[in-house]
Amino acid sequence: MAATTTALKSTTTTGFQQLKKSDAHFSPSHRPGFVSVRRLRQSPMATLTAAAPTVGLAQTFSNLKSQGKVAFIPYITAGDPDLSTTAEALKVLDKCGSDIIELGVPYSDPLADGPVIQAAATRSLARGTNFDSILSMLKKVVPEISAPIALFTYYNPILKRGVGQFMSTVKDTGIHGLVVPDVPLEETELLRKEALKNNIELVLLTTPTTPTERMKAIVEASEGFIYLVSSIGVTGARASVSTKVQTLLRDIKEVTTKPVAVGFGISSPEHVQQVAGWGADGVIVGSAMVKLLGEAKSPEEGLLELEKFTKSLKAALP
Ligand SMILES: O=P(O)(O)OC[C@@H](O)[C@@H](O)c1c[nH]c2ccccc12
Repeated sequence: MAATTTALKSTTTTGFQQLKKSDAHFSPSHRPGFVSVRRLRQSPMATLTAAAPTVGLAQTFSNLKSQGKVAFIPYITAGDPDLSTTAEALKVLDKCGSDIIELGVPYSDPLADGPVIQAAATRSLARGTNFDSILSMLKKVVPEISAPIALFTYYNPILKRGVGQFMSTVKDTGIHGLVVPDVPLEETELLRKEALKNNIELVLLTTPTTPTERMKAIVEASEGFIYLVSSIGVTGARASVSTKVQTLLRDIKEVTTKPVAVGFGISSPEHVQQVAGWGADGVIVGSAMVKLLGEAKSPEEGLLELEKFTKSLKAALP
């Protein structure tokens, strides 16, 4: 409890303040009808054969909506416990029916993350994971999975590489979406422009304390989907999901028809069922996934646990 209180307290000053600020960034207005290019794989006979088509984030949500389904969106940290296990985990998550996969780029100062994801980032960085090694892993794996990937990165790694260079590199890897939790709305002009140029959907976050006018600006500009942070504080499994999410979803859906996915704290089939019942278009589960992978006795055991857990959550969704 003390840890949670501290986390909540720290979130009202630094951590959450940052996250709150980042709930203000926005990207160009949604591009209706954007459908990403089908992924075609060159076969040895030099004839193009269509691999499993991967469509973008917004298109995925509209396909699910037409079937009355809610998106299941897991998050894992790249390189924890190692990149080859991450590659296998992406395939497991895809095989178990994940609709979109969030892949986190480990960072030394993950201020919006709780202890589980912080520890995962530390382990991954200690193994020498870096942006280039993640990209080369993705180049091999992305053609084998049908769920679109949304890359999760703090702002600093983007600045280090240069926004334009970052965006084109990410797009060449077959990534569809991007979430940058710590960049404030006012500083996203270039991010939005480059994302648009590379057909990358820049997902923005809104939180329980985002003022209505600011929420509207975020909702208007977010692409792919809107990330509704369920509770103040940092990421981490919680015993229950705040019932405030119900009204937050209603408020957002009063001003937009764009899909809204809810994250933070969701870690059981009951949570998944509850959030879907409140009208979420997607549910995001991170820390509980990361814990299974990073804290298992072996990568094989972690992958097995991940498969079982993912199936149990997916089964709880319409
Ligand atoms: O870990 P949780 O409580 O299940 O929440 C999802 C979260 O992990 C994922 O979406 C995420 C990972 N790092 C973040 C930083 C900010 C916002 C969200 C995230």
